[in-house]
Amino acid sequence: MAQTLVVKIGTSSLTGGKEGNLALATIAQLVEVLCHCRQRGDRVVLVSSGAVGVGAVRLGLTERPQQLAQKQAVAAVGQGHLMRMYDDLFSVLRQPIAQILLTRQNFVDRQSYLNIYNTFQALFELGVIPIVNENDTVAVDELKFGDNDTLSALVASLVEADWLFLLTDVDRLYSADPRIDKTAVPIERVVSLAELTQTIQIGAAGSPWGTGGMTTKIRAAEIATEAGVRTVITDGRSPTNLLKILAGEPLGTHFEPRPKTINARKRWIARALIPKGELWLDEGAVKAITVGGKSLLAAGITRVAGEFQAQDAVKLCDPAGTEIARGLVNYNSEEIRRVQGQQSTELANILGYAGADTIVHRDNLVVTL
Ligand SMILES: Nc1ncnc2c1ncn2[C@@H]1O[C@H](COP(=O)(O)OP(=O)(O)O)[C@@H](O)[C@H]1O
Ligand SMILES: N[C@@H](CCC(=O)OP(=O)(O)O)C(=O)O
Repeated sequence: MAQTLVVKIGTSSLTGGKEGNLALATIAQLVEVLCHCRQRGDRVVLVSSGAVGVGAVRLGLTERPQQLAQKQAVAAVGQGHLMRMYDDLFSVLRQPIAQILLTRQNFVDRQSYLNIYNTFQALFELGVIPIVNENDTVAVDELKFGDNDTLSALVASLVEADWLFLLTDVDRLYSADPRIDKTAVPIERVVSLAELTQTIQIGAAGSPWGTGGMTTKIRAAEIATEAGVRTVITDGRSPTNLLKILAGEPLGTHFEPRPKTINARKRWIARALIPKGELWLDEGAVKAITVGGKSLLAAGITRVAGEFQAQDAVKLCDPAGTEIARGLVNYNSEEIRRVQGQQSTELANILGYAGADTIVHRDNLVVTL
């Protein structure tokens, strides 16, 4: 049966050697594998890093640029170069590709989020392989994914993929960074991410060009598996592994998909939006939301942190400050400070106008525990 595959390849797999030149053989093999999947009917998205790394090599830089403006300039050089190479290789196999450059803001804005969804669907129907990267040249620091692991997970959730492959320069996740700890134990299957993060050590990026190391890959696995996407971390230097994994071979680290309990809009609220503040709740409100599936009322709010507007996303926290849910607020932060702890019947009196009875309606509320 045709499946939807999102494949993310990191800079560490795209480049090789001391000079950081493009790993042509690896990339060519990946192109062949993706074309093969496409030809048998799968929908394929490639999320490719490398704009900064490739741009730096093109410009003869020996280190990853640190300043934002420099990174943006170098990415602008590298992205074009990268796409030219992909187009050349995919064209040999007569496979059309498309470039999709996204920013964090594109995911926050509901209309543009839906537009991106429609564009992906149209490209799939045309038989095109979209190649996605962050639009590094325009993204500002506060509104950056910063790493393509997270971007690829949000894309996988958006297109409701069956698989997300995170191709990197290690064959799988280990109990500790295998470059540093030679006793590190390989992990083949992850059912509970909460248990995993308590038992393993996650080190930084393996190469000076990689960005997030395993931390961002595990966060990506969390977003994707919650959306019902099976996620696999595997070695990018052997792209044929992808086909072997799809055929059932036990390669890489598999993160089991969780049952899809929330709809696409709620996934957008929980993962694509950036929370602008926090509402701390008393025990009664926590129970009403997590067990009772109820809306959040003003009476259960004990503290309001941050400044935000009505319809912004906020975190809902238990009395210890731990996030338990996210939701869209019906009032701004200043109004909620005035009504916190009060009965809903008092809201209109206090605020001077009749608004919603709830602070966060259950249709706009997602438990994230
Ligand atoms: N627990 C771990 N298991 C495996 N690799 C780890 C772990 N902790 C840190 N790493 C490092 O993460 C690196 C991969 O991340 P990164 O360099 O960001 O790659 P990419 O460019 O593919 O995103 C590996 O080379 C490895 O050294
Ligand atoms: N958008 C950046 C990618 C950042 C990134 O996530 O890199 P990597 O850790 O190598 O996947 C670029 O194209 O250089």
